[in-house]
Amino acid sequence: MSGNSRKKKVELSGTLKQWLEPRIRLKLRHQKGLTNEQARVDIIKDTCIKILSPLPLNVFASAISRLAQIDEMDRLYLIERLLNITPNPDMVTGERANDLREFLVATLSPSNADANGATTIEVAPPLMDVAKSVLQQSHRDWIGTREALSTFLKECTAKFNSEKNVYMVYPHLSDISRKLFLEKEQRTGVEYFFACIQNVADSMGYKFKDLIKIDVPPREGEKVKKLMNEFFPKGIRVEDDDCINDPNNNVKRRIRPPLLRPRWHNQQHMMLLALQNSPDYTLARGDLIDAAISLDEKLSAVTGLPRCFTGQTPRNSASACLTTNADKYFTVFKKDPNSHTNYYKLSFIPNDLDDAIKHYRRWMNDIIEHDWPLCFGKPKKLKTVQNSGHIVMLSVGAVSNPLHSRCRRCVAESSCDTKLPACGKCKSRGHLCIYPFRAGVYEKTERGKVKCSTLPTSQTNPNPNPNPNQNQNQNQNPHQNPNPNPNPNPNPNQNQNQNQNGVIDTRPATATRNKKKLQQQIVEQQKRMESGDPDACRASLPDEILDGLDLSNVPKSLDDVVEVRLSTIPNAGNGLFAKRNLPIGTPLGFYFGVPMMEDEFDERKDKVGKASHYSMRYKHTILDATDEKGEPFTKRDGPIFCPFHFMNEDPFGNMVFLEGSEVNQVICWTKRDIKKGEELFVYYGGDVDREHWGQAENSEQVNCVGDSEEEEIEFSDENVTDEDEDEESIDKYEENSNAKNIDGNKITGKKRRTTPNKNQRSKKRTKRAVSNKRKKSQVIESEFGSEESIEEAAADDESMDYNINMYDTPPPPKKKKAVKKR
Ligand SMILES: C[S@@+](CC[C@H](N)C(=O)[O-])C[C@H]1O[C@@H](n2cnc3c(N)ncnc32)[C@H](O)[C@@H]1O
Repeated sequence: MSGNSRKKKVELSGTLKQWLEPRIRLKLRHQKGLTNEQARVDIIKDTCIKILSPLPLNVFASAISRLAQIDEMDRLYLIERLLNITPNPDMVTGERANDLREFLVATLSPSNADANGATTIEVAPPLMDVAKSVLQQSHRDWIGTREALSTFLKECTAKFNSEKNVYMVYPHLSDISRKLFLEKEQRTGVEYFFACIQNVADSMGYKFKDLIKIDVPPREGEKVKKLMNEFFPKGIRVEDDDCINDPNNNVKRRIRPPLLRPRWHNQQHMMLLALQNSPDYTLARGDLIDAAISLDEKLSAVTGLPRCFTGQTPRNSASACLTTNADKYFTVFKKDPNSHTNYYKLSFIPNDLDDAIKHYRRWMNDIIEHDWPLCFGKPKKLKTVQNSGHIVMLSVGAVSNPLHSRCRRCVAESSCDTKLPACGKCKSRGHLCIYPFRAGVYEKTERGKVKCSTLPTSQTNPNPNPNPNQNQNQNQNPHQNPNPNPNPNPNPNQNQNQNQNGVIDTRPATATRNKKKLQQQIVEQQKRMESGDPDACRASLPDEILDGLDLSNVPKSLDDVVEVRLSTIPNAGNGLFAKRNLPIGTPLGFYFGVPMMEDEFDERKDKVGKASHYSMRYKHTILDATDEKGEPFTKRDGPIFCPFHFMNEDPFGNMVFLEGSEVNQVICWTKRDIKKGEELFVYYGGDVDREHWGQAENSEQVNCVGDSEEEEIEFSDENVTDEDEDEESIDKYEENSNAKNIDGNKITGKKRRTTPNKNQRSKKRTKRAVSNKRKKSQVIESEFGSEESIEEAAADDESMDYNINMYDTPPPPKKKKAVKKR
């Protein structure tokens, strides 16, 4: 969006003023330093993006691009017209949203460019669908990607070429290279986006190369070719052939239609279903393969869907799926050490609250102990950094993507451990996990076995022994629950001291050789951290770095970090707020939920209380965050309290859900530096029904901190119109601007209006019917008999990489909702 500063003061009409002003106030409060005018421009842009975002990418991009070109008066006029359609264009869904969309598209239609002889990118129509699905489902860098992409496409003009049946995108390359290629972050976003498209396109049965084709005219020469080659991911190359006028260009391209498959219809899921229906969720490898194949055959016969295990040897493809175990849903083990038979077990116990709590506490404990010191610690002066001369078997070198960080408590899989036998204790050669910050060593014991242990820091070892060979080491085995204590121990020193077991450090003389290199790394790392480089790769930090950090202000529990109170979003209920400054890239915690299969959730919880509002989809499971009555766990003295359940949604939020390395682990990660007092927002994902949100009745207050049973519960049936509500809630917020912790506060709210979404229900019924083996076959038949229902489910198809999603289908209407009152 062009941020042209205009001196002229703009007169706003009454309606416009009424709509804009509270939003401007909110915006200014969140983004200090903005002028009124900038806030206004942003609000208009955000509103248009919200309205247009469900559209195919090309339409979206050209409309947004056009929006950037029109002047402020025209933008305001645009909003005025939107306000004629509905009083709250930024909140509307359903039919009226379509009206808004149509109006915007018509008004912001792309101008025809004279593109003769220009570089063109041909984008086949299906690419837009793929792109849309990527944009809707990708959570990792959704915003960055979308912004980068719109920066890119903003500089292009798109036109549909009916002869070729492609969209012609004319990029204005000089602008792009100035605006995009020079900005590394954005560029990464676009590359990532195209990489996603490539994956998704492949999984949908398209050939990516058929979807997009670049044509650089000869006069643009090598420079442009190089630029385009750099820009697009592998697989898209500007070939020499494309530089000349290829007569085949005029031939209508045939694009394979996508395979229509429901989300659950894949090999991993078949395996999961087979295991789920077995005693103890366990089967021998051969039996599991047989069970999954037979399930696949049955479902295929009933639904007409293609088989998941294909080819002449389906057993081989099933076997490969088990070996890959890409989603880590299975744990392999041997019942009898002397037998060759491998057994497979589900990596989690479905629908088991205690088990889920146990995992959650362990993960939280690890984050607080291992990650927070490095995230929140402040660099000390360099001279205080000590190197005690230990070997650090790190795969040094940036691992900037936290998802690919490797555990430092065991040696990274891809490094030196391949030469070593498995750890004598944990039987592992190392594993991936989200706790990348611990340096670890393997050492050979006298018996030739290998032990993994963490390096001591100067804190854990106040009198460091200058002779590393006589250094005592701690033994910490992540696989044997390093700290079974359910209360996270915020003091790493304490914990480590407890774990000392007197294992002798037998690290050889290579320590001295590594010392210099290590010191260099530490200095470089420190410099990057001091310069505020957000990409300073924490993953490569050895323990010694801890010595260079001032850890006095490191939080000790979630209570030091976040608090729950009334959200700044009108009628959204409670929200989560930062209690202190939070640095970018910090894992704050996990979204707690009891994992269960989707059909199980649909059967037990779907219509129960608010279960659908708080549950989250994780790959093949649903994480259910509510008790048996469908009430969220909001009580301190309840079985579990997870403050991240209170995080509200904003697609441009400051938090992101990331997959952890363990199954069902959803990390709540800061996407940027967050200031104390800011509300934390996250994007819930594409598959969420938001229809009932933001309505007057939705601002119900839930007790969470320090609630007691004695408190009086009252019901409120106030009715406030949408328009009143907006102003009113913002004013209410302003009154409370020293927003208090809800602890001890009297806040009232309104009843939530809930309307079940029929479409979504029928979709879920369809999925449930197939995935639930226990159900009778005629049910499956009736649900999957029609092609329509299969297509409906297919519309839900997701790339497995991007499906952490809030699983939000409104529960059936309830008569009254409790509202806290003192
Ligand atoms: C996971 S809960 C978030 C916590 C919730 N606000 C509360 O007080 O319990 C999700 C629910 O919060 C509300 N919500 C979240 N984001 C919202 C938004 N941007 N606007 C309105 N309501 C929102 C919706 O009712 C949604 O079903």
